[in-house]
Amino acid sequence: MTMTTVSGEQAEQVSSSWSVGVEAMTKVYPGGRRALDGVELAVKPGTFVVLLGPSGCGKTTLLRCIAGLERISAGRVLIGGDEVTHREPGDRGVAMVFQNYALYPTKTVLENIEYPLRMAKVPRQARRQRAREMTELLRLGPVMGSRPAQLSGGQRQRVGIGRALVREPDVLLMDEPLSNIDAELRGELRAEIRRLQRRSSTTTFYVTHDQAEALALADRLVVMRDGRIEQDGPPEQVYQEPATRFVASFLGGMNMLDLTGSQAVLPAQLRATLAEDRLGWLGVRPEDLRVVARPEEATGAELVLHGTVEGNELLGRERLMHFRTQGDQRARVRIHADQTVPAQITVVANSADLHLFDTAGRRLSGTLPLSSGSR
Ligand SMILES: Nc1ncnc2c1ncn2[C@@H]1O[C@H](COP(=O)(O)OP(=O)(O)OP(=O)(O)O)[C@@H](O)[C@H]1O
Repeated sequence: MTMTTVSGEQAEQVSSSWSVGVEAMTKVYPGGRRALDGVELAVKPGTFVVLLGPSGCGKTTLLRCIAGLERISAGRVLIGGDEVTHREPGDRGVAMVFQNYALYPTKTVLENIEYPLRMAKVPRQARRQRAREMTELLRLGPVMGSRPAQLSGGQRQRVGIGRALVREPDVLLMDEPLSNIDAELRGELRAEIRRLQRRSSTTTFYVTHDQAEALALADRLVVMRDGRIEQDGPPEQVYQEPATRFVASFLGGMNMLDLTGSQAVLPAQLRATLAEDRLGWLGVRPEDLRVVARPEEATGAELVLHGTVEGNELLGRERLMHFRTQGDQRARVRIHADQTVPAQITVVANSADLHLFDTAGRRLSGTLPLSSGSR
């Protein structure tokens, strides 16, 4: 191992080139619930970070701790290179958008957006202009003079976003800002948030438990579980090379076949090259499996599963078929919605699309000789 000595000055440069630094952050709530457990993050300016994970994994807590709305039990928070661990929320250069953003009911859209600037004592002329620009940017021009009660849910949420952005914060924190908005508008607002963020280059943290939203928005995807970071990387990488069995199942619902009892399901070539005692799980995505009409057609395929169909879900153009393998394991395959399949099916996959995990659920990387270089 090579060691590099970093002088104090260099270390300073490294940390000040981050926009947000979270060091060994732990949060234990009164009563003993450990919501965060040693979280580490260093985020470059302008990055759109998505925090993804199941309910209760600590996403909101992490956001509130960065904002200073919760005191942390251990660790440090740095913003723009400065330690802000003990600073008040208002002195951290962060703005937060919540699920239900409270707007002033008696103020117009323009006045709502202008309000934070008024609080910050920005001169009247300048703050009017900035609020107007923000209103236009968010396509709220036509309703500028309306009051919140006259707006749709999506418009109200945009006013909330405008109010957070108008102060030009260094860091924008968003906690499931679109979860109360219907699907169609959500897609539109999602694109708008991304457009605004790119334009302003504001470092953004966005909490969601919606995997499609996470993949659509993230420059960097942080998957959390039980107060810890399970995987952190570009969304493509997290999707294509899930570091753990948990991430693989959570993001995209990968099938997981238990290999601890029998490894007969594995392609012989692969089985021969792996240390069998470490093998725990074989993962394959429903969209990487194909149904073959007759078992003979499976000859030469690298993974072959025979199973009994148990049910199906229509997804739109596609259908998710649930089946049970001969080894009595559950799996799903995606087919075209119009495709008909028999009750007894044979499904196949290429070895490039197989993911292996050890008995502890960690990815066995570099051990897929048949797929090297393809991922
Ligand atoms: N004020 C609090 N006091 C005690 N426990 C809390 C408090 N806030 C959150 N928790 C607990 O801490 C854990 C993490 O909660 P948090 O809200 O951060 O999760 P989350 O990932 O944002 O979940 P969700 O997606 O459901 O909002 C949960 O077990 C939760 O019950």
